[in-house]
Amino acid sequence: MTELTIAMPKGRIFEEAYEMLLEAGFNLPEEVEMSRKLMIEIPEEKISFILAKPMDVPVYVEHGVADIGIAGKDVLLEQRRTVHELLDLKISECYIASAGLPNTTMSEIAPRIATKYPNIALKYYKGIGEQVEIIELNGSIELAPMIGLADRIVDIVSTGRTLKENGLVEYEHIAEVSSRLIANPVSYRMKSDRIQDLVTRLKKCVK
Ligand SMILES: Nc1ncnc2c1ncn2[C@@H]1O[C@H](COP(=O)(O)OP(=O)(O)OP(=O)(O)O)[C@@H](O)[C@H]1O
Ligand SMILES: O=P(O)(O)OC[C@H]1O[C@H](OP(=O)(O)OP(=O)(O)O)[C@H](O)[C@@H]1O
Repeated sequence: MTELTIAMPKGRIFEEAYEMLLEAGFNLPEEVEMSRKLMIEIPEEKISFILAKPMDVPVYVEHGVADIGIAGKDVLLEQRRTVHELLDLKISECYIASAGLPNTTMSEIAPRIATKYPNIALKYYKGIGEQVEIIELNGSIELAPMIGLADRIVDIVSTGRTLKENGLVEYEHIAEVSSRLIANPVSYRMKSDRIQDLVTRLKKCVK
């Protein structure tokens, strides 16, 4: 059996993805003790997991240090890396939306958009004919309209609780997001049997 290296985000996606792998019949420990270890090896299955930041998963896969990755569609849309998207796992579902203070219109000249998704935001506003200035932030994006840093934010919405608790309303629904199984194009050819087996087994567990 050939070795398979899988890059996974450490946070939300990990638990759901791990659960799916267990359900797909992979011989993994039922519980993974979340330590500070960034690499988990499962010799019985010849699988190694690399635990990464969500935005870094496609980087590992594109460079081939991971054969397979699990990444949010938000990350894939933002980065456009050379990887194959093999399967929609339909986990960690959410969406990307624009939001702002209620009953406000955007400034007529170069409205400011705060986001951690500059490419998605630029493409969206270009598509609707708006020339915007992007203000890139790394988190707590919802602060930006409240403190006068931006007219709108472009961010992930899941339950809508963060928007609500910060007095913001949603304006435009931009893209649906769920986690995808991705592969390095060379690994996909060289390890096709193993990767195909993984896809077939996971496909049966997609809800
Ligand atoms: N409410 C949510 N907020 C953020 N990401 C979400 C949410 N719901 C689902 N996701 C998905 O989960 C991914 C984030 O995964 P994860 O939880 O591992 O990261 P995080 O811990 O939020 O990120 P970071 O390490 O950058 O703080 C996103 O790319 C997105 O696809
Ligand atoms: O609709 P909700 O269920 O409230 O979820 C959406 C929030 O969750 C994410 O933030 P995260 O918790 O990742 O923190 P961050 O501010 O560091 O990005 C996202 O950026 C929103 O702020």
